[in-house]
Amino acid sequence: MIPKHGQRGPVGIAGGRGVIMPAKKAKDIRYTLKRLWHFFRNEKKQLLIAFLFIMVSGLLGLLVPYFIGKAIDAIFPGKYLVEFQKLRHIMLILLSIYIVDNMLTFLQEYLVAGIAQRVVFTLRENLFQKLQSLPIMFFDTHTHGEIMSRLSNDIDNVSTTISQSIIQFMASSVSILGSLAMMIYLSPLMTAASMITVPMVYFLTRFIAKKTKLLFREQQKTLGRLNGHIEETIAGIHVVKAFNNEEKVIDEFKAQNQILREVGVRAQIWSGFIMPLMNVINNFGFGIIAIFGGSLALRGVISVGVIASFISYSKQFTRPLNELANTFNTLQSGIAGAERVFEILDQSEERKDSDNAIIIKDIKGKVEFENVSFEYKKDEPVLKNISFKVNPGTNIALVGPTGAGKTTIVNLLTGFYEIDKGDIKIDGINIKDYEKNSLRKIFGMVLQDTYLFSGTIRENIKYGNLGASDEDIKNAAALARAEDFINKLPQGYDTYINEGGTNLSQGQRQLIAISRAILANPYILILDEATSSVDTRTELKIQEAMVKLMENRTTFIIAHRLSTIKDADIIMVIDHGEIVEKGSHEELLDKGGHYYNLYQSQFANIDI
Ligand SMILES: Nc1ncnc2c1ncn2[C@@H]1O[C@H](COP(=O)(O)OP(=O)(O)OP(=O)(O)O)[C@@H](O)[C@H]1O
Repeated sequence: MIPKHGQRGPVGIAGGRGVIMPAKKAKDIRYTLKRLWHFFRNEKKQLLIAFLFIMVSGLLGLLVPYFIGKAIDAIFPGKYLVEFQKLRHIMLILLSIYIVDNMLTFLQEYLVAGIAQRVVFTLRENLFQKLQSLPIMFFDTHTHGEIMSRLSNDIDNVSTTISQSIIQFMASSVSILGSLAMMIYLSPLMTAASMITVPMVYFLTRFIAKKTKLLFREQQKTLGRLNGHIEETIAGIHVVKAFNNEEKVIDEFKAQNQILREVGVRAQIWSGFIMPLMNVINNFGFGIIAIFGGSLALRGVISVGVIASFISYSKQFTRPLNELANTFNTLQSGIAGAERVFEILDQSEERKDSDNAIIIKDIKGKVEFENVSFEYKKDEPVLKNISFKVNPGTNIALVGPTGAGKTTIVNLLTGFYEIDKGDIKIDGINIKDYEKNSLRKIFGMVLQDTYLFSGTIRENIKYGNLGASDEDIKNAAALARAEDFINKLPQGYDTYINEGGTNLSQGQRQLIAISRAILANPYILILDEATSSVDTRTELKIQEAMVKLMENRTTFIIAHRLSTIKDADIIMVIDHGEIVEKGSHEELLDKGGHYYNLYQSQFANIDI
């Protein structure tokens, strides 16, 4: 339910315009990990407790091979006799170790699951809040699916990585260091011999990690693109079907899905190499220990029990080493996710209010554009040096061919985008000097493609003024002539509207949007007249409601209906980003210029 461009409520004021760049250092793993660590700042105590549990559990694990060795020597003490008393004692110790170890394992997982969920909760919250503060330009340059992918898949990846990796890293470190100590204690000679495999593990892991890192990054990126395509197809499903373009979108989907499959397979194959290769190296290591240990035992330097303990320790040394190598893969995927999340967190936000920003309490509604120029893309000017003045309470109709720049004018006035050159003033004060939130509140908009959120009709109208009472909502709906159709619905104001208002007709959606604007009671009104036809009665209703709404308010109308245009106080004809004519209907007709031509081509045969 992300509010869309053009809605009241959390609309955006554009700040740092320009191309959206990835964070400068975002591709550096250490940098990403450091930033991720920042989200653990409130978890240090919990992490320490988890670490203590893991350490105790690791130490207990280290005792097991030692006692197993002792047990073997008790069965096989050289005299072919079993020392039952000693064996029973050792077994009891081992049983206690297993019980305590399992309890500790449960507690670790419980703690770490909590930590991971809290961290991801904060990350998700930061990301969503950040999205609200990003300029509209950001949403123009990223598909919704791509953004959703970062909020869902990427965050999920980070979550999985955190919950899996924390225990793994801590437990493995304890196990590696502890087993190494025990191996040295049991036999420094055999320890030295078994260390031959360590550099092999290290270089292999590095080599594979380099490969998988790139592949996981590519995988997340492709998934984002695929989600973008899915989102777009679902949002535009009516158009897809109406133009019989199912096959085209399926083909596009297949192409993206194919790329995702290929990248996914390559990432999995490379990460899958790790375990079998490690096994080969480990078995090679065990071979060395067996041969070397055997010859030492034959010479009576060590006992068979010591060899058994040593092999167990060596397993406890190499297993976590392998697991660490494997976790490194999960980590790569998590880091790729985190990088993409941070990329958004690093985007430049809308312009911040200055310290002495003016909070608007009451305004008259005078609007001035002074030499305003604007371009969405560099070197493609959309508005060129526009200047005009509108007195309070005036109705101004913007007319002109499609793509002329009419919507852009209102987008700049409401602060959706920041201007490149010139000044926009309201009541003689530059809009940049007003506090952003209070500036937004002075506008009310009724746009052609009204966006309604999933929720009841009541909630959708209330979006215009969250503090409004039920009675205010009903009064607004009555003024907007929306009451009749709402009352006819079985559940009236509690009727549930689908996302986008798809279960209402276009006229009904417009009437709700008008009710919303009436409830907001804005100082300045922006109306984008619907071009598509609704039935004549509804159109009349909408017309009446609009007139009611426009009374005594400065109103900008992107006008398409002749009646609106004729009744406007001023008509501004826009063409190629410039004001080419300005005046009343009669004045402009008399002039015989652009407006006259437009009138002749579009309205001359229409009777009002
Ligand atoms: N978000 C955007 N990014 C890049 N270019 C844009 C964007 N929005 C509009 N434009 C371009 O700016 C120009 C003016 O568009 P604008 O929407 O202001 O025209 P308009 O007069 O309102 O047209 P219409 O009557 O069809 O709504 C067009 O060439 C359009 O392609």
